[in-house]
Amino acid sequence: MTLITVDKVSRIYDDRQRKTQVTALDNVSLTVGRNEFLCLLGPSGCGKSTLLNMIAGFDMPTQGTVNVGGQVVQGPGADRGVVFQQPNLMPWLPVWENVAFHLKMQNMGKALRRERVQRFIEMVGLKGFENHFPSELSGGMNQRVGIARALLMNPEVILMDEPFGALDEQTKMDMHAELVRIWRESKSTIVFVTHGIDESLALGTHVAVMSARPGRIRELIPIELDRPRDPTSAVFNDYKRHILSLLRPEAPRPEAINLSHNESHHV
Ligand SMILES: Nc1ncnc2c1ncn2[C@@H]1O[C@H](COP(=O)(O)OP(=O)(O)OP(=O)(O)O)[C@@H](O)[C@H]1O
Repeated sequence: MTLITVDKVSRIYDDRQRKTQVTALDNVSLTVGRNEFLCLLGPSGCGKSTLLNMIAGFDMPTQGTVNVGGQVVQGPGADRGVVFQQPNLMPWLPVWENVAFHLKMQNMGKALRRERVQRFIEMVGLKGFENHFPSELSGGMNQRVGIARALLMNPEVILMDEPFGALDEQTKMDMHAELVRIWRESKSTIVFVTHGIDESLALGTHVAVMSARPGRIRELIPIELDRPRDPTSAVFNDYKRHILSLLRPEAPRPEAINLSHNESHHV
């Protein structure tokens, strides 16, 4: 069942300094089904964050509409939780209070807040660190706090903008496994921005490959790989070659990409 519909969306920014306009997105259409894990993949500046921000309701299309759960997006909402590259934690608050941030905004009492956050702290693997401060945690742990904070509101959609971009490779791989587990457990729908091909293939049920200037979707690829995914497997590398050929259309296309078992949609 479709949960998110991006319908013929364009976003043109005024570049006032250069007295020109920047077409960040050009006529982008995309659907995301309930419980899917969509990775938006593309080079720097292709409009990934712009698209994510419009689903989040932080920005509005110049043309076209974004619809989530049957409602046209007109601003941020509790149905959409956002995780940024930097978790933006409050350094003076312990882990559990950072996770409980939205509950405090709703004037929920301290005892109830403390009780409500525990499940989410455990879900992201931070049991035992409830009273630590952000400065006492690693980058990966801080990012888990940001994920728990987004999950707490039980959003239908989790929007993630390069959340693991600042992490080392090993921590990133651990976080991928965690995130897949969380996605399955919380039965949520995830839209995840990345410029990492391996990351998109480790995570997504679908990968939307975007092209730069103006930002368009080149192809929406369903990823039919068993989990846990093996980045050294032949079929993983078939997908990788195919994505590379889309990102570098000028490079010779690989002769034999065995994607015959996949249905690829051009959007
Ligand atoms: N507020 C703005 N004003 C003017 N131009 C903007 C604005 N926001 C984005 N842009 C331009 O729109 C294009 C797309 O930007 P966006 O941040 O969405 O790309 P991105 O794919 O997320 O890049 P990155 O991977 O580097 O974060 C870029 O050319 C950028 O310069």
